[in-house]
Amino acid sequence: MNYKCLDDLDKASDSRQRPDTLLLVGAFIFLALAVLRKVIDILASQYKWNDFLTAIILMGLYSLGSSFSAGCRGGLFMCAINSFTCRMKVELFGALVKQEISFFETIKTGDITSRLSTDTTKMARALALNVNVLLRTLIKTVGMLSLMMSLSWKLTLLMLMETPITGLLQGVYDNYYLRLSKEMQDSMARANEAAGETVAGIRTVRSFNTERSEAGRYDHRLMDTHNLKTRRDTVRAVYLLLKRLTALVMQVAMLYYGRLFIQRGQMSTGNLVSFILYQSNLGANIRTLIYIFGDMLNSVGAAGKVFEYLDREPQVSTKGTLQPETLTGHVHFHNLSFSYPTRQGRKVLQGFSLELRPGQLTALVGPSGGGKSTCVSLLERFYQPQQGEILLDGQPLHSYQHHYLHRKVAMVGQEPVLFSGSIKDNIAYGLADCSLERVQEAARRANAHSFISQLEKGYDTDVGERGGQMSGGEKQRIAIARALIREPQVLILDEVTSALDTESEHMVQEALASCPSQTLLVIAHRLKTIERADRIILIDRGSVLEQGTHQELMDRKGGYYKLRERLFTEDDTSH
Ligand SMILES: Nc1ncnc2c1ncn2[C@@H]1O[C@H](COP(=O)(O)OP(=O)(O)OP(=O)(O)O)[C@@H](O)[C@H]1O
Repeated sequence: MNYKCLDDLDKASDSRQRPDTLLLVGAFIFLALAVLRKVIDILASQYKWNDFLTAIILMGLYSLGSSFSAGCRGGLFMCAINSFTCRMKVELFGALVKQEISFFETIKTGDITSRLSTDTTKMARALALNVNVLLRTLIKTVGMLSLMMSLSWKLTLLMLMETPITGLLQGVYDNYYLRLSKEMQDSMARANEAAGETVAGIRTVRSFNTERSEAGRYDHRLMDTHNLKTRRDTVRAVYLLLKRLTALVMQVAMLYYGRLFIQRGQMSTGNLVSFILYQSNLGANIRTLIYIFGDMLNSVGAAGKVFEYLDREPQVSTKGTLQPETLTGHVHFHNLSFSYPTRQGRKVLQGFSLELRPGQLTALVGPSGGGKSTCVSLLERFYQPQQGEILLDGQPLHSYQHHYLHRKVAMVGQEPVLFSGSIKDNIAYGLADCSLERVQEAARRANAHSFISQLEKGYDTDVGERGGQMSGGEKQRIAIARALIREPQVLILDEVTSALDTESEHMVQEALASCPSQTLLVIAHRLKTIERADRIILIDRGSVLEQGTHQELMDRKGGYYKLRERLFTEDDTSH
């Protein structure tokens, strides 16, 4: 179902849910009650066949009309609930994917899926279904109350005494229920998270033979949820028992006083029977009203969490507007200081400055954990530096329009992620109306065309979930093609050649060299691959230690020279 359809459906159901239906239902109810009383009075006094027949026909008509309007109302409200739920999920998902990367590092996946699946449904139910029942019950209650007052105000007052007792009971129950519901939601999120994590990391689970312990972990978390549910259901059973008992006591009192009023001639038998029939209906209605109130209260928790995410403004703003027609791709990291939001106490970059020039290949090298990938993440605006700024063609990165920036600055990561779908869809990811020729051209440059052509379905081959049906090298070449097709001005390759054979690596490097005006930033562990770089930057502990060409750095015999020596010695011993 697309967005437009949802809107249309909403409008349609909105326009059909006018109070006319409810008024109609109310009118029919009163009609039935009036008829009912008439029937009883007829039977109790003198029996007239014609009067009886009229009453029965009226009742039949009422039943028919009320069933019809109840069906229509129920159907329309269900439609409204479904479309509302769907729209909430889409809106919430849209708000979630807008958030900055560190948001996803702090919020657990199970929590997000639980918000998307359970809370949105609860919220929609609360709004649409409860509003439906609330309106219907309210109209019925007011109508019945006025009729009962006209029959006997004393009995009506007696009957209303039940309400505060039930209300008190409901209040205590609701408080407890609300607390348990929150605990249950969190517990369900934890269980979902355990299952999701295992499925996502099934290869690791299999190779470490931890299937049983993962199943045990899931079972353990489900048991927590189960225990909470049992506690909730027990409390609910006790609450229902107490509520029924209160209603029973009230009914006995009603019968006793009703009989007294008949004996004193203050009421007819028909009136009492009508009153009791109204009363049992009214009692149910009042209980429904109280229940709905409680249910709405419970949904407030779910709605609160949904709105919290819907209203959340991403901390890394995407409100830039700059979209210059030409961009040279000159990047300047200016005196950056940065700590990851999840580890605020630890500076990953400190007074970090670096320049990437158009038409040059710059390579970042250095020991693991030195901060190379962090530079790339900042250039991609995944995070915001606490101090300093990154300039692109002299303008701060945040002033560029979000889509423009990510079209001009493309990255291929260490572990490229593909999405389930065809190879073509993955290469043209995020580009509307992209021709097959363009896709093939990008694939050729990434040295992916030949292996794709050999596949039975070619570019229509499904890559599997997260690209699971492709090898590491194939995934990387598809990811390189996905970046190249955008013809970015700044291209970042984070350790991309690690899964490529020498032949593919050579061809990819040739392809990259064929864009002479592009700014190329490469992160490499295999130092051999970057010897031809225009500039090599050695980074350690968040600072630039050395920079220059391979020859300059070798001649200097500093950190780069030692790193190279060490890596080559390690390579030799491993062979
Ligand atoms: N998302 C994160 N949250 C918190 N700390 C992080 C995060 N990513 C990286 N770090 C930390 O920041 C430091 C720099 O990491 P970074 O990934 O930039 O290093 P690197 O030089 O690219 O390492 P490698 O060569 O192993 O990929 C490391 O100490 C790492 O533990």
